[in-house]
Amino acid sequence: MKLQLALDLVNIPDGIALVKEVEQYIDIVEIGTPIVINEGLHAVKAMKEAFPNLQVLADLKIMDAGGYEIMKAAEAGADLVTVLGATNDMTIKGAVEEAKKQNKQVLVDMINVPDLEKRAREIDALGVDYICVHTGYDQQAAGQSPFEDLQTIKRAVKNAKTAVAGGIKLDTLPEVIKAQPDLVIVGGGITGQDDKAAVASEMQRLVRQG
Ligand SMILES: O=C(CO)[C@H](O)[C@H](O)COP(=O)(O)O
Repeated sequence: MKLQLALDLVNIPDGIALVKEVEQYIDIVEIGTPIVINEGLHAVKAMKEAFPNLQVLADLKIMDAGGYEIMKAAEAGADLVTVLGATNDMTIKGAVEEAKKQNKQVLVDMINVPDLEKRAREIDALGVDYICVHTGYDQQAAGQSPFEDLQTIKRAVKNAKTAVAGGIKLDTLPEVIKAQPDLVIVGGGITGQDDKAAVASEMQRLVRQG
């Protein structure tokens, strides 16, 4: 099981400073969608240059032109790129084909997919690397969490690895770990804490212990 730190509400220098505090406790650093909107793929390039030993995920939430957008993220140095599960199979296939060419990985974000189990089975057959359940910020504000959805995809997915994101904190991490995802994605649960290194270190301990 791996731990991914999601950076969403910071600029590039603040993001790099934040990762310096926790780099030894995380496996993957995510350049979140808001950063890509604000800064472009330069943020991915800057993070990879600053931390060549960490994997960098570009949270592009690709909805169309899968092959082209994966290619651009790969050029910037991304190791993993997100595609939306709500899009069509052609876009996902294009993304997977390009990612394989570039030796990169595709993580499919299932945010707002209505029939999660059915769509997870379909996407699992397309050769993606990860299928991720995700309760977005707007849904979190309405009191939702991704824990039941994680159990649903654990039943449905046979080939891809599974991932979970959306409001995970130190006190809810043990419940997440019980469902045995391959990747746990944490944003505010680390970035919003006073002692980020202490929280990330404890999260890494729990995740490694599985
Ligand atoms: O992709 C995202 C928002 O769209 C976030 O990166 C993801 O939800 C993790 O952040 P948090 O733990 O703060 O919810």
